[in-house]
Amino acid sequence: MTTYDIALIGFGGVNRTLAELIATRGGELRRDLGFGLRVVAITDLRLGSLVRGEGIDLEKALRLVPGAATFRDHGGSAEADNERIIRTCPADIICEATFTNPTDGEPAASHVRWALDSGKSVCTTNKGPVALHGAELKAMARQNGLHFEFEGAVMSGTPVLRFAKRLFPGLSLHGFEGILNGTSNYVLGRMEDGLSFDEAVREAQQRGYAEADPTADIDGYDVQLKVLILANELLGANLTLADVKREGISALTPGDLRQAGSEGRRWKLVGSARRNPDGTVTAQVAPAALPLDHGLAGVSGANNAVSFSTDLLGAVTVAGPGAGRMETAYALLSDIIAMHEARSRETANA
Ligand SMILES: NC(=O)c1ccc[n+]([C@@H]2O[C@H](COP(=O)([O-])OP(=O)(O)OC[C@H]3O[C@@H](n4cnc5c(N)ncnc54)[C@H](O)[C@@H]3O)[C@@H](O)[C@H]2O)c1
Ligand SMILES: N[C@@H](CCO)C(=O)O
Repeated sequence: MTTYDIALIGFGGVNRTLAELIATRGGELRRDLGFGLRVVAITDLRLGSLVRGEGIDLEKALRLVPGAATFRDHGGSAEADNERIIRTCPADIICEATFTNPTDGEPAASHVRWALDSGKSVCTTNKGPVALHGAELKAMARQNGLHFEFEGAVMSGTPVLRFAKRLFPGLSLHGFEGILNGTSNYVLGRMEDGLSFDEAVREAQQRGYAEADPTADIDGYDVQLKVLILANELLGANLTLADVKREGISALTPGDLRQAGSEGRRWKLVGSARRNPDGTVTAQVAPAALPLDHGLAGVSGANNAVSFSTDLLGAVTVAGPGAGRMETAYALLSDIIAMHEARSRETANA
């Protein structure tokens, strides 16, 4: 049976949860999926790095508390040393889950380049490299006969990208609108319940929904990246960050939310894009007070939903979890499953 050796770049909420899944459910996964997973390298800014060709003891690695210990105490190094480890470790697949940088996608984009340049496929939940360097990185993967998968970059474990790519050939897609950030949606809901803005953000952080800097969620930068990914991947647009107008929810007050409630409306942060008659695509992120019978008004908590406007089917809506450690770790697993399926098809056709 095939075993994929993987390297975890960034050992925070998402990659730790993937490691937990492999440690606790590796046997079941092997039986159900027809392949095994072995973690041979881990790097993290706060923990340093560890490489073990025979496989890392994940239970031991998961017990390390950032700030209190590093991999140096366990035969590794206190430095992340990403370039050397990504290029030289014996992994088949790199799972990139470091901080999203909404401005230039670095250093994660370099992590992806180093992997693809050294013969390793990549799956990532990091929106930066996909939104800001997606075309380059997909081409690099293709040229090198490797995979670059990023289902978790939009709507975490809810497979919106694969779903849309399978559904839309044969249809014309006019555009989409959606709730694409779990944190801001959770915060708006908790403010409606009476929590202060700061309390609601703290809860979203504790639940593992928020970015390392939650202003990325609140001020719409996170949705800006996701709109860019959806527009470029699904509408065939060639947009850059500056093409997606952005406004977040930080100006909304509890009074605004109460007022909307009394008018039968609910404030939501909506990301959207539409194809214009001349073929160009217009995209934006902005708060909107939606009437309660609007399809997106009932999306609650950290859930997300995106409604695609199509010619033959009308509106097609995909809804599900939009954030969370397990939900996003599952997205990485789904990427590895997609790579395995592609590899099995290639072998069958050879
Ligand atoms: N948590 C979610 O719900 C969710 C959902 C979808 C996508 N994402 C994305 O997945 C990624 C990881 O999310 P998370 O919740 O695990 O974040 P996190 O903050 O819990 O973990 C990130 C980890 O990466 C490490 N790191 C940062 N820069 C690094 C570098 N240059 N080299 C090595 N390590 C580095 C940090 O020390 C931290 O441990 C982010 O890009 C996030 O935007 C998260
Ligand atoms: N911080 C993001 C994680 C998912 O990309 C959110 O809250 O939606």
